[in-house]
Amino acid sequence: MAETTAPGILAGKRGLIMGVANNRSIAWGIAQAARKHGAELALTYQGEALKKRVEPLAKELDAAVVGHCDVTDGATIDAVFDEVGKLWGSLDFVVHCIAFSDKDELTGRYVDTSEGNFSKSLLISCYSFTAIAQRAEKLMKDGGSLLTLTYYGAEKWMPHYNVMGVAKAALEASVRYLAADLGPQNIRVNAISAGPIKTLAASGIGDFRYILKWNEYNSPLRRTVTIEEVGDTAAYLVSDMARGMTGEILHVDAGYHVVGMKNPEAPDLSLDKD
Ligand SMILES: NC(=O)c1ccc[n+]([C@@H]2O[C@H](COP(=O)([O-])OP(=O)(O)OC[C@H]3O[C@@H](n4cnc5c(N)ncnc54)[C@H](O)[C@@H]3O)[C@@H](O)[C@H]2O)c1
Repeated sequence: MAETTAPGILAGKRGLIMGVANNRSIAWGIAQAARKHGAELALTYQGEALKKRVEPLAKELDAAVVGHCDVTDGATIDAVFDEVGKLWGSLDFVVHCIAFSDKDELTGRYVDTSEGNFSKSLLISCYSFTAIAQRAEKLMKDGGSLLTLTYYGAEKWMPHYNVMGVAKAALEASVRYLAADLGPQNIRVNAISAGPIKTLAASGIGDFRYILKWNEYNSPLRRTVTIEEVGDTAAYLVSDMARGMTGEILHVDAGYHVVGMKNPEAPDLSLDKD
C-alpha cells in the first residue's frame, strides 16, 4: 500500500495575522492552528504595551513580528504591508481579528449611541478590513484568502452588543462586496461568526458572563467554543481545502445560530454581575 504523507493543509503558505492582544485572543487561537497546519506567519501588534505580549507569543510559533498597526492610522497599515512585502514578496492569507467600541456604549440601549463612537467603531471594526484588503490585494498576485471575525449580533439583536452589532452587519456585507471585487483575482473573502469567548474585547460587553452561560445551556452542543476550535476552522478556510468558498459567513458557535427558543431543560439564569 502506498505510504501517505500528510503535509499540513497550510504547508508552503504565508499568512499575516492581525489582532493578537494576548494568549486568550481569537487571533492567537488562529495563529496556533495555522502554524500547526504548516503556515509561516507574521503578526502585528497595536501599541507598545501589546508589543511586549505579542513578541514572546510570536517566538513560540517562529513567526515574524511586522510592526505596530493601529488601523485608525493608514500609514501604520502601509508600513506593515511594506514590511511583509520586504519579508516575503507575496502573501497567501490575512486574518483580521480587530474590533473596538467604547465600553460605555456596550451596555444599555443602542439608541443612545453617540455619533463619535459610531464612527470610530465602524472605522476600526468594519472599514479596517477593507483598508487591509486594499493593501493585501497588491501582494496576492497568485490569489489568496482574507478572513475576518464576526458575531451573531450582526444578524439578531443581542443584549448590550449595540453599535458592534451594526458594525458587524456592515462587516458581513463588506465580506460579500470584497468577495465579488476580488474573486476574479482568485482572492477569497470569508468570515467566521464565532460564539462568545472570554477575551479582552469581550470583557467590555455588558453581562458577558450571562451571555456565555446562556449559550452554554442553549446551544445544540450544550457548550461554548474555544479559540482552538475557531483556529482550526480558520486554518481550513484560508487553505486550499476551501478553495471553492468565498463570500461565506461560517458559524463556529456550537450551533447556537440555529436555535429559535430557550431549551426547556436549561436552568433559568439570573444576572451575575462581574
Ligand atoms: N470574543 C468573542 O466572544 C467574539 C465573538 C465573535 C467575534 N469576535 C471578534 O473576534 C475579533 C477578535 O477579538 P477577541 O475577542 O479575540 O478580543 P481581543 O481583545 O483579544 O482582540 C481584539 C484585537 O483588536 C485589536 N484592535 C482594537 N482596536 C484596534 C486598532 N485601532 N488598530 C489595530 N488593532 C486594534 C486589539 O489590539 C486586539 O488585538 C474581534 O473582531 C471580535 O469582535 C469575538
